[in-house]
Amino acid sequence: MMVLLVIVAGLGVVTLLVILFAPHIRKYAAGGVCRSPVSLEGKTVLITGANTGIGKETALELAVRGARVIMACRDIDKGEESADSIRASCAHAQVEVRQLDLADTCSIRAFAQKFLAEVNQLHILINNAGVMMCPYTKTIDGFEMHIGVNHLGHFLLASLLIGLLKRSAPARIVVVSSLAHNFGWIRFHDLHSQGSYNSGLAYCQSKLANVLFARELSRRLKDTNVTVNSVHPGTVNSDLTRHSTLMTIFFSVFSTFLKTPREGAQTSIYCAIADELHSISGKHFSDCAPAFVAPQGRSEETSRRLWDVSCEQLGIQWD
Ligand SMILES: NC(=O)c1ccc[n+]([C@@H]2O[C@H](COP(=O)([O-])OP(=O)(O)OC[C@H]3O[C@@H](n4cnc5c(N)ncnc54)[C@H](O)[C@@H]3O)[C@@H](O)[C@H]2O)c1
Repeated sequence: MMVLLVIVAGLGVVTLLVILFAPHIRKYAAGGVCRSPVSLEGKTVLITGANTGIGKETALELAVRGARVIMACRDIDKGEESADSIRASCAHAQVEVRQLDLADTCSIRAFAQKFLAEVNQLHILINNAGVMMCPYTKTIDGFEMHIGVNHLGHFLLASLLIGLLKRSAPARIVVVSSLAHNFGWIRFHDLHSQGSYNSGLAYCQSKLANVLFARELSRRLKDTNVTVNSVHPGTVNSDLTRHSTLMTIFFSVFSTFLKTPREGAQTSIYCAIADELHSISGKHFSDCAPAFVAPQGRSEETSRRLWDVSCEQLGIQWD
C-alpha cells in the first residue's frame, strides 16, 4: 500500500513538473533553427518522400524561399494533396509532384529518365524518404525493405542524377539519416536479413548505410562543387512510427519532448542552403550543427565496401 502511494505521489510530482516546465521542455526539444537568409530564386530542388512529415515541411520552406520544388512521392494523390496544402500556405510556391517508388528500381529508373528529359538543372537533392520498423517485407527487386528503400533506392536515384547535379554545380545532396546509425552495423554476410530479422536493427543498418554513403560519395565528388552531408533530424513526431504500435504509443505519450516536423526539417534545410556550408562535405549534422558520427560510420573500409556491394546489388557501375 505504502509503495503504491509513493508511486502515485511520484507520478503526480513528475506530471506537475512536466506541466510547469512544458514551455522550457518544448524550447529545448525544438533544437536548432536554420537562420540562413538565403533566397532560392532560380534553384531547383528534388525531395523524396515529400508528402508527409519532415519532407513536406522541407518542401514548404524551400518553396517559400523561391525554389522550384519537385516532390517525389510514392502515392501521387497524397503528393498532390500535400502540394495543394503548400500552395495554400504560400501563394508563390512552385511545387510539382512526380511519382517515385523507392522500393522498385523500375520506378526509380522511369522517374530519373523523365526527370532528366524534362528538368535541365538540379541544385539540391534531398534523400529524405524512409521506412522504419516495418514487418519483414521485400522490395520489388527482392531487397529487405529498410536497406532497399532507405539506402539502395536512394543510391540508385543519386547515381542516375549525379551527372545533372554536376552540370548544375554548385549543388548539394542532403541524406536524411538518424541517430539510430549509432546502433547499426552493416551485415555484409546477410544484408537483407534473410538469416534473422529484427526490424529495429534493420532500420539502424539502413541509417548507418546513409551516413557511409554520404561520406563515400563526398570523397568521390571531391573538386566537383557538389557536396553531400548526412543529417539527424532529431526525434520528430511524424508518421514514421506507423509500423510499430509500441513506438506510436511512445511518441504520443512523449510528444511534448519531440520535435514537430517543422522543427525536424531545420537541419535538412540548413545543410541544403546555409552559405557557410558551401564547401563542407562528408559531414554529419544535427540541430543545425556538426554532430557525432559513430566509429562504424567513420570507417573508410566499410564505406568503400558498401559502395561496391550496393553497385553489385543494383547491377550498376558507379565509379
Ligand atoms: N521521425 C523521426 O523521429 C526521425 C528520426 C531520425 C530520422 N528520421 C528520418 O527522417 C526521414 C523522414 O521521416 P519522417 O519522420 O518525416 O516520416 P514520414 O513517414 O512522415 O516520412 C517518410 C516519407 O517517406 C516516404 N516513403 C516511404 N517509403 C517510400 C517508397 N518506397 N518510395 C517513396 N517514398 C517512400 C513516405 O511516403 C513518407 O512521405 C526518414 O528518412 C527517417 O528515417 C526520422
